[in-house]
Amino acid sequence: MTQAADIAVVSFERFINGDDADKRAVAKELYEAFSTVGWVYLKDHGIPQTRVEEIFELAKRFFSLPIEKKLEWRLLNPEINQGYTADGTEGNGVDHKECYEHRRFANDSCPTESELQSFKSTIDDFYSQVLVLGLSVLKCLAISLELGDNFFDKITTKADPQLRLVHYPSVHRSVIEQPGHARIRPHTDFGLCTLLFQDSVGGLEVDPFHTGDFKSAVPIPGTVLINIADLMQRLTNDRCRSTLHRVVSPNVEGDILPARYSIPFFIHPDPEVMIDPVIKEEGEVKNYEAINAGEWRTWNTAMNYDLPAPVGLGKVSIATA
Ligand SMILES: O=C(O)CCC(=O)C(=O)O
Ligand SMILES: [Fe+2]
Repeated sequence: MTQAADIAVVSFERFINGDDADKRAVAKELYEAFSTVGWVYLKDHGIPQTRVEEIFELAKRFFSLPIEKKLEWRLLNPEINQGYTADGTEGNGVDHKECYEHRRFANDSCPTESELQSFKSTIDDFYSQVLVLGLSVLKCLAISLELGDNFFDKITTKADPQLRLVHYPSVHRSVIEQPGHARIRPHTDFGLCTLLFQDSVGGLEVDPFHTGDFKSAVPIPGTVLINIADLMQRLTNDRCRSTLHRVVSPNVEGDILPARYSIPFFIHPDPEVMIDPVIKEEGEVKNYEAINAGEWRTWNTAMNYDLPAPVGLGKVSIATA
């Protein structure tokens, strides 16, 4: 059995309701986690568990529709990056999952009320709640980095994160365990940070120090996992760490793996923002060149889906996914 990763559980209650000293104390705990393993379990985050369960039920209803129907909402354009992707579409057929991406402002490839009752209203509502939480987490991080409380507010005024419903279908173990295959292969996320809700099945693993030693990020009910992504690593000049993770077979007996559902929320800055490492110490050298956030997002999305990348863009970082 894979050992559990050493990921801190931090209560956000004192950040939401506390005074300045409380907020700074939570910020310190978050920074400690983000500057080491790059991950934290956040509890007391303000999103009721009933809402989380509701969105998982919604995901199950969506994915149980016939494939022909789901393909009517197919994701086609990396710049829009919204809609459905079938099993095998992302990651050259070696990832075994299907996804639906929801955005903040426009969701043309989304079931209507008559196609799937309460889908849009429920997902829009959940999206708003996770956005509020995500922006609070960024504020907390800004405090810990002494960037000024509103540092991230200024670069996320039009933030359009991606809420993803993920379904890893029930499958024979031998499919996932073929060389090079996984439910999702090792990668880093490429935005600022990701908030991840997972069900109780398990199988998510992280390699915090990039030694190939993956450890289990076990599901902890009532928490949301948060991980630093590539743009935050670049912006903080490697102070915060974007670390490799993957989803493999869960720790269960038997040949048939149970289905697993997860719901990541990928936060990106406004597209026109230049991400340039913040220098905090005299003589500190920038480890990265400045990049445009919008181009970075489009390019990385295109790479993930094997869609044609817009001309003139090229990856210039350590990111692997
Ligand atoms: O399903 C999970 O737990 C992780 C998903 C993930 O890493 C991703 O979609 O980037
Ligand atoms: Fe990820």
